[in-house]
Amino acid sequence: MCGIVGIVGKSPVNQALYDALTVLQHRGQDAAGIVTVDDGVIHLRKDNGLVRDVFHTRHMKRLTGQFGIGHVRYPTAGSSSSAEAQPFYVNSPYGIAFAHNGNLTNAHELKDEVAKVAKRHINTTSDSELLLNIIAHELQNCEGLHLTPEEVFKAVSKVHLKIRGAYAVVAVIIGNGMLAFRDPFGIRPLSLGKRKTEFGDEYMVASESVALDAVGFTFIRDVAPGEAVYVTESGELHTQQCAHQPISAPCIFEFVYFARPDSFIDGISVYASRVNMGRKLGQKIAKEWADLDIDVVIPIPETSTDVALQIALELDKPYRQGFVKNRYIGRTFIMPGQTMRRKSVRRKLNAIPSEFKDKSVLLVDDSIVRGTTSEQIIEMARESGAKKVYFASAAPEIRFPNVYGIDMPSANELIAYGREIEQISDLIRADGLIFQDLDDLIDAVRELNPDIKRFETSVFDGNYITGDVDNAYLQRIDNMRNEETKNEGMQTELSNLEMHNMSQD
Ligand SMILES: O=P(O)(O)OC[C@H]1O[C@H](OP(=O)(O)OP(=O)(O)O)[C@H](O)[C@@H]1O
Ligand SMILES: NC(=O)CC[C@H](N)C(=O)O
Ligand SMILES: [Mg+2]
Repeated sequence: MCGIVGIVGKSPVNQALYDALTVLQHRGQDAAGIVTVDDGVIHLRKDNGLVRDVFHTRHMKRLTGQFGIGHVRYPTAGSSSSAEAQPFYVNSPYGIAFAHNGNLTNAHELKDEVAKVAKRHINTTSDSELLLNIIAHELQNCEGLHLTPEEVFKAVSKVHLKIRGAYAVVAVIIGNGMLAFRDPFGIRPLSLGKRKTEFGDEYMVASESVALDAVGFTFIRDVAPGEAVYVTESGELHTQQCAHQPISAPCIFEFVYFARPDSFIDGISVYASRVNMGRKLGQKIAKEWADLDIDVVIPIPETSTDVALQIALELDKPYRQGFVKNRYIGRTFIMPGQTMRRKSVRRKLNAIPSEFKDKSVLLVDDSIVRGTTSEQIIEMARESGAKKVYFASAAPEIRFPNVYGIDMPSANELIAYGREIEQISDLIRADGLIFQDLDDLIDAVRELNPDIKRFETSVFDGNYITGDVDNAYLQRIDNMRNEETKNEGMQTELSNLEMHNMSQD
């Protein structure tokens, strides 16, 4: 998952973009970038690393202008090379910088078309660079030097017809304005906010509403699936639905794991949805494990804490923080390689033995994906003297790859793939393992906004909402992105062809 942000302000936006990216850091830890526009000139700084490491004072000073966008990256296509850090830039038409959260499922076909029809060269393997060039090609057809909102929306409508997959995007178009839009299923989130100033209204879009809160913008609403938002450089807001048949189907994994609990996505509090997940799973545990001797409920920090507390309340058992999280280690699941992920679990979490000694513990996590965390955590609980270790997952078994912006390209790497619950339990060496039912997960989220009729749930049921994901595609992403390919260093380091003005020190 990546995080995107864009602001059209009335005063310099560099600090607000930086601050917004720091609260979106949980969506991508690999690379970060900011583009600002000042008097028709683009300033870019991007590199691999966390926000705090990529931007130093000297970079911030150079990011002048009242208008800009930012990105934190968690790669799902291409390589981890800094050349694929975002925003991307093309100089024609107008000069456009662009950031994307999501993943295109027809990138392979589009690459050919972009080369042959649009005569545009794509130098990286990033689907985002491709998407930028498709937008640029559509805008190229507009007449005049100044884009009208109608022209911009027409271009977005054409883009929707060409591309498939998940995308929430933001772009700055020099001399014109900021454009943001969301795919017709609204798989990836995007919210819109506003701040009143004495010089007029400022507008902001961000992947999560928490970014608006953090920099003092008021949440207006979610950008609707298929909708585009265009804010002119002078600060006029225009919005329009640009998809033919938009259907709201937000990714349910945002609620399970990705988003921060203090965000609202499509009218749903992420926190409240996790409390509901805890309630549903707690009820299932009470019913199916009525005879179990659970002494204490312990979360696996950090995402599962809200779920675990609610399970403890349902079961009427004590809730204890038996693991301490090292606040300087990021999220392990979104780290780029399995070796790093494995090592990081023990660096990140440490047990408090007194909470485990001679007790039957119920460990709770939001999800089990590769099993990296659960296996090691159960071992730690046993080393700390636990008598029995039961394990509960707030999400159902994950058996299918994700193709919409979560880097799980290979079914074979998923611990639940081709396995029954008992086999998974044996592998992670639990004394008992229980998963949330998919219907309960959906209800837990949906009851907070019944207007949403369905969610993107493919990792659990293999039902890919865009309807274009077949075995050939799954095989291709598996070959390109599985751990073995990554370890063999098949993904080449690319050189950055973009503006070098600020990518160096
Ligand atoms: O089965 P796995 O492949 O290990 O993946 C699942 C784990 O990864 C995530 O934690 P992460 O450390 O990324 O972040 P968190 O601190 O937000 O829980 C998630 O919360 C699970 O704990
Ligand atoms: N997780 C994401 O949103 C990834 C965006 C884009 N596909 C990339 O790999 O850079
Ligand atoms: Mg976790």
